[in-house]
Amino acid sequence: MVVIVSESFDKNIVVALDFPSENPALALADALDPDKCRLKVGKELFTRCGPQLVRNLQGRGFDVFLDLKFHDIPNTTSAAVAAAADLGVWMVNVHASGGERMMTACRERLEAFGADRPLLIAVTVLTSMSGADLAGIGLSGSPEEHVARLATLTRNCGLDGVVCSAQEAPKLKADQGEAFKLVTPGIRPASADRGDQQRVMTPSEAIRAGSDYLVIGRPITQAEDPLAAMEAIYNELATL
Ligand SMILES: O=C(O)c1cc(=O)[nH]c(=O)n1[C@@H]1O[C@H](COP(=O)(O)O)[C@@H](O)[C@H]1O
Repeated sequence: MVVIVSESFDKNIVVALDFPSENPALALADALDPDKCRLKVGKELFTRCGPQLVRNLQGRGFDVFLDLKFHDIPNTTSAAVAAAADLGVWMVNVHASGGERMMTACRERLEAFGADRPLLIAVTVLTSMSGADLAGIGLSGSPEEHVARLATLTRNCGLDGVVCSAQEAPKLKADQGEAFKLVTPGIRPASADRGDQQRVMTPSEAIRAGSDYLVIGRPITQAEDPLAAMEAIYNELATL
């Protein structure tokens, strides 16, 4: 199955700005084109730089995925998601394992923001986790089974999609439908180090599998030449 979300795959790439300070994050953003990618701000950069950094990126024309993976009681999580919406981010995420009432409270809280609300996405099983890691926290069954179950719960709560690995994308697209967004980290070009990621795919494999958004960090940010690394990814996707 080949899923074409946009005419080119440019806006399907979300660059994870996992940097320890504002300067390298803004330097990379300044070298990137907001018409060709989106940006993700995660726990490290947000904890160090706060909402102003998000505003700076938005001011440069970028859609920002605020990846803080909220996981708390429904009242706290829904308030946090509303704060993200006030910041005008494009996408925000929570952990699906926070459960039905938590996810539903988040979705309901965002209704007040109308069409301008961020996409609300739930993390299923972290792409750094294998079956052995799940067993270590007392969960039997494969990552695929847990991802499928949590994706169904997420869709039943009315969220826009899930974070999963691209390995699970074909089953999820078949089970949950085309409109349910699949956001996939654990993307590794063939020559890149896996690092701590367990469930990985190359960029072209991920698009073929049905991923809507490829979240890519270290293969770009830690490359000797990040722009050349981006270009190589665009070139790989152009062969599809
Ligand atoms: O929600 C996420 O973005 C996320 C979920 C997940 O299951 N796995 C995962 O790697 N991520 C994030 O995606 C990015 C992947 O970065 P790299 O492994 O460096 O490409 C990191 O910023 C992670 O925090």
